[in-house]
Amino acid sequence: MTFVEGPVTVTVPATSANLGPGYDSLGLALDLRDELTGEILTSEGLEVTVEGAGEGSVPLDESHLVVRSMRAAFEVIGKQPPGLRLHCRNRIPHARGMGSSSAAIIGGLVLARALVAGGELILDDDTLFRTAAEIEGHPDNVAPAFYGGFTIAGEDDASPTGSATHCFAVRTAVDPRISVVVFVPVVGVETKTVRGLLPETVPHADAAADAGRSALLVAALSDAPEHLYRATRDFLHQEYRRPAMPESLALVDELRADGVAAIVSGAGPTVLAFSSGVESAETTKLAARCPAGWTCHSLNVDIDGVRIL
Ligand SMILES: Nc1ncnc2c1ncn2[C@@H]1O[C@H](COP(=O)(O)OP(=O)(O)O)[C@@H](O)[C@H]1O
Ligand SMILES: N[C@@H](CCOP(=O)(O)O)C(=O)O
Repeated sequence: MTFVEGPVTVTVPATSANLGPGYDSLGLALDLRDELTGEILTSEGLEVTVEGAGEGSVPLDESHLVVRSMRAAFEVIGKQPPGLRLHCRNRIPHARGMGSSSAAIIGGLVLARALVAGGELILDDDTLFRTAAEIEGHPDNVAPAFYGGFTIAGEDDASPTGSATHCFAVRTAVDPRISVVVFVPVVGVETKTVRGLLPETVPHADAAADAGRSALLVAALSDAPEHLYRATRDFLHQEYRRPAMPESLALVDELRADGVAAIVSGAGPTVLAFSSGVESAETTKLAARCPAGWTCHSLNVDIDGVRIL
């Protein structure tokens, strides 16, 4: 196998996981993209540059998440490059619940695969998705970042022979009328930290209610947006995370009190409200609810997932 000469660029979308009741399983790709350009160098060394989100804060060495993911792909393919140059143009805010880490992982894996001629013959899509889920630790963001649109993902049951757990992802329809408005707070929270706030077990009644709402959400997103408000009620994670993001939960409460289908995006603290059409009167009205100092984006659903330019 040989490396590709010259730079290769991939773009990868932001994602919103959970969407209310779909904890660790539902995810939606959004049209806000990071762009990664990689090039194989014939001499040894690693050159990483970052502009935008994470500039000045993410490491620029082997511990950089895109580089780690690229190394994982080269490992599976069985060929590490002599040297590597990577430039990241990041638009997805970090640690805000908009899937920046999944974008970095999927982007890195796809970029590395594209830098090896015939790389997809060894690292096929299924293996790539499973590798990404393993690095991220949960599959709900990596699925829409890779496939685009709305995805349902999860882990298969453990094999009786004790072989490695495998993840699955199914992409399903999204009504073209649906768009979102996201409200991004100034200060972020690390996903790992707020996963630690969740209890080991939940009441059976909560689990039952949540299962009903997440099933309804699949139908609502597919062609019944009038049910989105009811379908976005969560019973498994948002309330437990309130102490780490009280302003976000307060905004969710306020929006829901006015009948808006609002949720915490991913592990938070971004708040996402479902809407219909980015330029609509509804999104303009929603944008006016943005708390002072926060950033608001009106976004379409991304249907492409990761792309090689
Ligand atoms: N593009 C990136 N390049 C390097 N590191 C990244 C990138 N995106 C995310 N990370 C790492 O992942 C962390 C955020 O991941 P996480 O806490 O899962 O939040 P989220 O994925 O919701 O933005 C960042 O603080 C940074 O360490
Ligand atoms: N299901 C996860 C989703 C984390 O998404 P992120 O965008 O915040 O990384 C969780 O709720 O912990």
